[in-house]
Amino acid sequence: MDRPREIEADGNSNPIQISRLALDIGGSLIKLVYFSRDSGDHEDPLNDSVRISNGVNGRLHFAKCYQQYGVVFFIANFRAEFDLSSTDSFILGLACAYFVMLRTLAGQASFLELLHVDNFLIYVIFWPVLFLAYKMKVNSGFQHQENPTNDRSFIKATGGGAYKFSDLFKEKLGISLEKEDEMDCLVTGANFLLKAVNHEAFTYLNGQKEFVQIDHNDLYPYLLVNIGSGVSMIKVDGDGKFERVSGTSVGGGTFWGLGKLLTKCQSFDELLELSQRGNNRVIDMLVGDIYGGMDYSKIGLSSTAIASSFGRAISNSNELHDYKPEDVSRSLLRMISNNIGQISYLNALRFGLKRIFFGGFFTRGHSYTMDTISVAVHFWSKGEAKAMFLRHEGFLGALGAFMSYERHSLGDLMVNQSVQIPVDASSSTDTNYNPPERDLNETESMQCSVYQA
Ligand SMILES: Nc1ncnc2c1ncn2[C@@H]1O[C@H](COP(=O)(O)OP(=O)(O)O)[C@@H](O)[C@H]1O
Ligand SMILES: CC(C)(COP(=O)(O)O)[C@@H](O)C(=O)NCCC(=O)O
Repeated sequence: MDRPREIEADGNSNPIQISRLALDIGGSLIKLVYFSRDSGDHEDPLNDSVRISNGVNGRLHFAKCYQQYGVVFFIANFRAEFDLSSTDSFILGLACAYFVMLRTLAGQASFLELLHVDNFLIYVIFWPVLFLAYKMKVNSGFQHQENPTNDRSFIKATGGGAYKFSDLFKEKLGISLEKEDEMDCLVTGANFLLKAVNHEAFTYLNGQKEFVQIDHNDLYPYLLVNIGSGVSMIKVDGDGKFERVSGTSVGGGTFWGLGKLLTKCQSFDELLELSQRGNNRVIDMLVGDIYGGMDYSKIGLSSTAIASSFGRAISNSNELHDYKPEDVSRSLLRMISNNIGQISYLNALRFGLKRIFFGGFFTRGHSYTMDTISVAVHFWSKGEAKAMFLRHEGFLGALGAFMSYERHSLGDLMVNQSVQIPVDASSSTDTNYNPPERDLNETESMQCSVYQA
């Protein structure tokens, strides 16, 4: 069997060798997972456990790209990593500023049409992908194919965009997207993280984050709820054994879309930030509003429970501008999180599942979102079912697509199953241990090994 190409060093002193890249092009965001070989100079002493004799050591990187401002984000993140000179960055930065300015001034197409909008946009939106693909080609040398029928200029991709942009990638960028089924990838990614990464899953209730030790022999069955633009609910019974049992169109896209319309927010982060300062009682109709301040204890509803989300807005002559965007955002977040928590619980109940893992970028490690989902699951299941969250929540699909290289074409490869996110060794068994506070939703990497089976 051929040695995987990424094992062949390129012989120059390139600090980062991107050898493999997978994409999840979703309804809202593009997620990337890629592997870079270690140069060997900066080994992490905390991660000796991941090194194996015949392995290729390196880092698994996680990154996401906002479709709109992807380029700016990636330049900021990759400048140091790829050793871009300041002139390169300046030129790229100018190009971005130009693009953003055009979009803003032109209010979309008219100017852009003059610039052949399809070419322009595809290069701008997928610039990070192009850049990584280029690095990957240089490092593995696979742009010089002697046998053109043996086309290895491909990237594993999942999500709707793998279909939507397939021709565009091929035509404009010369890269084939090898499509992997989205549900398959979500499950593969979740199983991998749950088994291989310490401190991956945690519960979040009443502001308390508690890491869960996963017993590999007692992981299945579980319900995986992926909250992306929409929501998929998947009953997972083992590796590759799963069934998508339900879904709802009221998901992350709904929060972001409705929130944008109602609050005029310009970014998802801004909307989340607003929700933190808001008070949903201003807009939501509570049980107490209907029952004269009293609980409806006979059916287990306290006076402070929400009887009708946004229901207060009907009972006075207020217009949208009379409400604070903070309060609107808070009500919306609560309504959507509650609803997802409740539907998740009902599906867990349907199949007798006690554990529900939530993935997808909607949660964004945001405490109020996680708390609301947890409370909903706790309330409806009377404490029987448990909501758990994943640190790499938004990367399940991309990770699954990445792992599918193992099964196909580039040789039999496996990712070491004992990846550890670097933590202080003294606290590694403490379930209350909080890894250093950083935004795991931006770029992150973990030490790992890839080896030939
Ligand atoms: N920076 C962001 N920009 C837009 N949406 C975001 C952002 N961060 C989190 N989200 C939320 O995550 C959702 C997308 O989640 P994701 O798992 O990436 O799904 P998809 O695969 O459909 O893109 C969005 O609809 C939004 O609710
Ligand atoms: C179609 C999708 C699988 C696409 O995944 P996404 O990009 O939202 O992560 C998802 O949006 C979904 O499951 N929507 C819910 C559709 C339904 O069951 O009603």
